[in-house]
Amino acid sequence: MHAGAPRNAGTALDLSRIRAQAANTSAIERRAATLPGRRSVKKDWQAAWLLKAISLIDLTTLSGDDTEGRVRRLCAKARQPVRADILDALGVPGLTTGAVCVYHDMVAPAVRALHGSGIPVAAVSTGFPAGLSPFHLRLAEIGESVAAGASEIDIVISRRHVLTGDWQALYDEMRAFREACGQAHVKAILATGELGTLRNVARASWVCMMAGADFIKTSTGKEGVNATLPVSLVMMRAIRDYEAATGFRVGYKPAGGISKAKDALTYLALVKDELGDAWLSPDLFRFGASSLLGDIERQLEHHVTGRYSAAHRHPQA
Ligand SMILES: O=C[C@H](O)COP(=O)(O)O
Repeated sequence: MHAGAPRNAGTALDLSRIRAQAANTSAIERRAATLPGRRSVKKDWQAAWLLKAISLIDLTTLSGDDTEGRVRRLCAKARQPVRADILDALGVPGLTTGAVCVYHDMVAPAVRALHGSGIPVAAVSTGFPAGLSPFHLRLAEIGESVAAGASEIDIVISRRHVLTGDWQALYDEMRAFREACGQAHVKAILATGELGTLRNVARASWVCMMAGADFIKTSTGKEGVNATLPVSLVMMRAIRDYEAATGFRVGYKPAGGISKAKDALTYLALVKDELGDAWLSPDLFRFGASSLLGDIERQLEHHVTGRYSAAHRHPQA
């Protein structure tokens, strides 16, 4: 991640800036509602954009019934996300997903299965998804996942720190998580569906960035509401403002419920509009998704062959 670019080192906690964050909910919702219909990604370029989307997926399995076999199949999919003849026809033989994302116990099998591919393994950590296990165990969990070979750690924040406005506690927690990650890059999951307001989303985004998050991520995929376009607008604008204030570029990861190719195109158009082309890279943008790849593969197959195949022909794992 961030090849060549400096990591976000964070800043001191600036409470006046946190408190100054506002979010005009109705304006944000109006803008978000116009996005899906827009043709920012032209038809002829859709295949190229879908290939780009694949390179930005954290291909994910986070289920209580995950097995090594499922994770091995997922990793094979990460190495070769689309049928070889389709990729050859599109002229991108070596395409892979951005990463594979799993629970701690599946890190070592994933690292083995991805050996030599250069594809990073991300672990969800810190008592995922609720983040309510003892703090020292959450820190230890990060250390164990890094030791097992995860080079990216997706942490969950304590939602109560946001809901009670305890920004210092959130900052200290995030700093400690970042430190426990060492060289591994850290994505801060805000669980936006549980934060109550878009203003809280903006404030939590800022606190996590000030505390050194490499990425901010919407959701675990387990909340009642996961990634949405309004939340994405708020988080992307926080990232843009943070870069303007500090010079550090923080990545963005919408996650949970993004399963259709057309939704991925909407997100990419939004990234381009709000953050610019620099963010259209795995260093600065990922989709957290378990079933998006299957739909993209189906659309690419249609693009190349003129035919759709049944969804069950594109299993994820
Ligand atoms: O971070 C990834 C999410 O857990 C995936 O959610 P999803 O299964 O709705 O795609």
